[in-house]
Amino acid sequence: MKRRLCSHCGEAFANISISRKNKHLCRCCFYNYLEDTVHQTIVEEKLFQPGERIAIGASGGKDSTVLAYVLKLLNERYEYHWDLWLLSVDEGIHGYRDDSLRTVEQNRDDYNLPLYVVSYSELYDWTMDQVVSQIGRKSNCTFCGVFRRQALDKGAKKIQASVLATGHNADDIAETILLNLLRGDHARLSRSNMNKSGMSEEEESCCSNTLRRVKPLKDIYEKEIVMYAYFKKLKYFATECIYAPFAYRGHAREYLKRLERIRPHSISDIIYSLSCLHIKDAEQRQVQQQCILCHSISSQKICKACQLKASLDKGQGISAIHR
Ligand SMILES: Nc1ncnc2c1ncn2[C@@H]1O[C@H](COP(=O)(O)OP(=O)(O)OP(=O)(O)O)[C@@H](O)[C@H]1O
Repeated sequence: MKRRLCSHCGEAFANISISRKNKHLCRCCFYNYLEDTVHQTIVEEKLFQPGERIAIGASGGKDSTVLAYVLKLLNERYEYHWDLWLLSVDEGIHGYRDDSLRTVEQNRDDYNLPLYVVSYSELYDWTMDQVVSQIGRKSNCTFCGVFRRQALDKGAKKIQASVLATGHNADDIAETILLNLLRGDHARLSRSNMNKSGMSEEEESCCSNTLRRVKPLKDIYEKEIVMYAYFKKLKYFATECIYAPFAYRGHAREYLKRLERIRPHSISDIIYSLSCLHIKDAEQRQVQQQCILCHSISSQKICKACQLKASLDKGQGISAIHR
């Protein structure tokens, strides 16, 4: 079969096609494309200030590994003097997170970045293995998601980072939009593609220690991240969480992958559709405040993590999900 030339430089053979952009790129032009796209997101959406401390949510997976690599590269290329840290959450999942943390430690050494680890056992007195032994394998992702979000906040505050960057990519965002649509969760739907905290200026000043959350890979597809990591020979941990196959999110992911195979614009179109929607009552969402128990940002007096922990402590974890 005749090989195509790169549609950008026209000199080398193409190694990857970016179907939604109708481009076929060689390795070198693909590296530039991905790095420039991430840089453009950072600049256009003003994600970071020069010199600030940035916590990178590092799970050892492909997304956060590529994120750490690209942020370090852009930092050096544009001399932003960002103070980059790797921040990992140890959920206490034996045979999964303990192995992926080894990969993060490897990244710490390879990229010469400091690493800080927070664990569920130290924050909540519960590991995910213990949570699953109480509530079973169904719905345990609800606990893990709530705890992780807060653990990342607490870890970032501990290292005095002003912003938390996570490796969420375009596929993840489209998947979340789809999931919130399927669940009829209009409040979350309106926040599905938000970069930054999503709070009003008044709320941000009331919660003075608010951490900004950003997604610099939001315009990059999962396939592109995998190819970038593969071409660059980055070391990442590829195994899925042992409890994930039971999550409802998995069905949305599979559906989206099927749609994208049939029509390679599906992911970007879902994200675009959300940006065009006016979601009724979205403005009437609850005002953010500080949890009276742990002082985390919350829409209720007692935050979701404290509520879930209390239900586990009482041995009533399952009923907490139904509530
Ligand atoms: N245990 C963790 N510690 C630190 N950050 C995490 C952890 N789990 C998830 N994150 C952050 O949240 C992002 C999205 O997490 P998700 O669970 O969707 O994993 P993913 O899409 O497989 O990403 P990755 O390939 O980086 O694991 C990750 O890219 C990472 O930045």
